[in-house]
Amino acid sequence: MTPHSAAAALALHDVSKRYGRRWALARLTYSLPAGRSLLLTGHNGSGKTTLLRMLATALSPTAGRVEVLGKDAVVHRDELRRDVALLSHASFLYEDLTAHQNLTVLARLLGHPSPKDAAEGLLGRVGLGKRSDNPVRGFSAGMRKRLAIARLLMKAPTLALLDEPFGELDPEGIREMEGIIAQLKSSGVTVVLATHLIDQGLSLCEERLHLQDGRAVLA
Ligand SMILES: Nc1ncnc2c1ncn2[C@@H]1O[C@H](COP(=O)(O)OP(=O)(O)OP(=O)(O)O)[C@@H](O)[C@H]1O
Repeated sequence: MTPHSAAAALALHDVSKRYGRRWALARLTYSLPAGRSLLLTGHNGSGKTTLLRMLATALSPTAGRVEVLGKDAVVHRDELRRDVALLSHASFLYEDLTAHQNLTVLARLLGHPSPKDAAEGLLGRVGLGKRSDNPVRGFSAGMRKRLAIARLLMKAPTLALLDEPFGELDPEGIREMEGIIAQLKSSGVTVVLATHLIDQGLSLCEERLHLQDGRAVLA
C-alpha cells in the first residue's frame, strides 16, 4: 500500500470490469481523500453502478485492485460489509413485512439495543411515519426509496454508496434526501453519490469523477 492510498477513503488501482465481452470499467485509477465525498457522473451505461457495486464488495474487479477504507475490497470483503452500505435500485426490502418490521428485523440483526424505537425514529425521519404499519408490497417507488434510505441509516455505515438516491422521489422527497445526505456527511460518513442531477450532486460533494464508457474523464 502506498502512503497516499493509506489516507484515502477509497482507491482504485488500474481497475477493469468485464461482463462477457463488454468492458464496463476500463483501467480506472482514482483516489478519494479521506474526509471528502464523491460525485459520480456519466451517461446511462457508463459504469457508475458497476463501480458502486465493486466498492460495496458485491462485485470483484476483472483486473486491478480496489481499496475501501484502506482495505483490499476482495480480501477483506466480510469486514468491509459491516462498514459500507449501498442504496441501490434493488433495495433489499421484505415485501410481505411492514416498513416498521423491515427496519426492526435489520436492527435486531445489527444488535441494536432498542430495535422498535430505532425503527420508529427512522421512519419519521424519512417521512413514512404514517405508513409504518403497511406492508412494503403496497408501497410506491418513492416510498420504497425512502424506506431504503432508512435501512441505510439504521446500518450507520462509515461509507455510504448512493446509487441514484433522488430517483423516484417527489420534490419534497428530493429536498429531504439532500438534508439526509448533508447530515450523513456532517456526522463523518464518506458519501459516494451517483446521480444524473448534477446540481444537487455538486452542492453535496467536494470531488467529482466522470465516467465515459467505463473510463475516467475530466469533468
Ligand atoms: N450483469 C451485467 N451483465 C452484462 N452487462 C452488464 C451487467 N451489468 C452492467 N452491464 C453493462 O455494463 C455497462 C455499465 O453498466 P452500469 O449499470 O454500471 O452503468 P451505469 O452508469 O450505472 O448506467 P445507468 O446510468 O443507466 O444506471 C453497460 O454497458 C451495461 O450494459
